[in-house]
Amino acid sequence: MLQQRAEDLHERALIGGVFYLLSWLLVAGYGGGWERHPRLSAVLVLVFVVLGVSRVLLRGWARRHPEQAGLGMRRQWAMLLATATLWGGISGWVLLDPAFAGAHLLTMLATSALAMAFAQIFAVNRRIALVGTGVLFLPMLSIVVFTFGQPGVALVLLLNLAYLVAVIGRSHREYEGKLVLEQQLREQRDRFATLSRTDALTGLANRGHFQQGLDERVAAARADGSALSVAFLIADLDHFKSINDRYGHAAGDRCLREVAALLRACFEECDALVARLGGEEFGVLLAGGDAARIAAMAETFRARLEHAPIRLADGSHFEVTVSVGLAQFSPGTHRDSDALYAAADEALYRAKTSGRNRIEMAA
Ligand SMILES: Nc1nc2c(ncn2[C@@H]2O[C@H](COP(=O)(O)OP(=O)(O)OP(=O)(O)O)[C@@H](O)[C@H]2O)c(=O)[nH]1
Repeated sequence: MLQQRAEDLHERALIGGVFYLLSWLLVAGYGGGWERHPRLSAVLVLVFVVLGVSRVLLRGWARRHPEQAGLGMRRQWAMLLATATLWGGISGWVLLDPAFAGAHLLTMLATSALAMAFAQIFAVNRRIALVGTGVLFLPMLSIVVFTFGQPGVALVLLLNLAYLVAVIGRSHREYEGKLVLEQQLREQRDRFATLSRTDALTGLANRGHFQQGLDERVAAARADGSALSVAFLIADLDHFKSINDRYGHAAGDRCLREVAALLRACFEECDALVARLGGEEFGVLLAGGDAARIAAMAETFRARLEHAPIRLADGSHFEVTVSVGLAQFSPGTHRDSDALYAAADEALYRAKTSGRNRIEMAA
């Protein structure tokens, strides 16, 4: 949220400096400033250029240092307030100096326009917008009220000021609303992204996400066969249909969730991708070439499941066993991820046909 605010502020501050510079060039030109105060006029041009360029440079710095969003924002606000204060001072000087009479109307119009822009654009921070608008507008207003003695103009300016305050309030609320909405959209997008990768029953990765991981890891292993190795195991519960038939579908679901939790516990320390591939079939994708260690982990899983009965709410329980097919990626043997999948599947088939509740390695 802070970074978003910082980005918005730097974006909004980007071109405003040009208008201060143009306003001063017009006021100095039409008010004879260049003839009477050539040096000061030139210095003011230089200061507005420096302030305007600094805004742009600050935006670049903020992009390179997103971790310092708060500092970047403070600097940008300081720059903006310095510019507004400078213009407030210039407008006071010009309006009080009769020699600038030819540029008085122009100064008032420019000041009103700059104050309106400040109020609208920088209402992202209500307090600073009020201060900035105030330092821009109040010198002109007080001179018109106390020096010019033009009650009609003063009244219009007062109305203008009230309008600016209302604009700041409204723009601020709109901006905050927009930020909240954007945040909600981001959260929703992340939630949908997670859901699209997750199996609803077990909370494991789903088949689509698993397949993507398998494709990527096999491609990486093919590209750099010596550094990376991929092991893939398929675990399929034995006679799961009979569990559903005997204890009911809800008990079957509970069993699937417990198997998922056990799989996660057995493989969590090795950065494995654990997924439910469908029905009562699970997949585990592991990095690492130590086949014996991976087989030992699979054996631990198999044995723990065998000795951990699934307990039901009514106090009854049942045992479930698992058959596992394990395949180790080898660039010479497996053309792609489908070939590795087929190898693990073939090993699983052997585990099933040779009695179940066992682990078979692919040839
Ligand atoms: N409770 C529950 N059952 C499911 C779910 N998905 C699939 N099944 C059931 O899983 C069973 C799978 O049966 P089979 O493919 O015959 O496999 P099996 O009975 O485990 O036999 P083997 O794999 O040969 O040992 C079917 O009865 C499906 O209805 C699920 O999400 N929840």
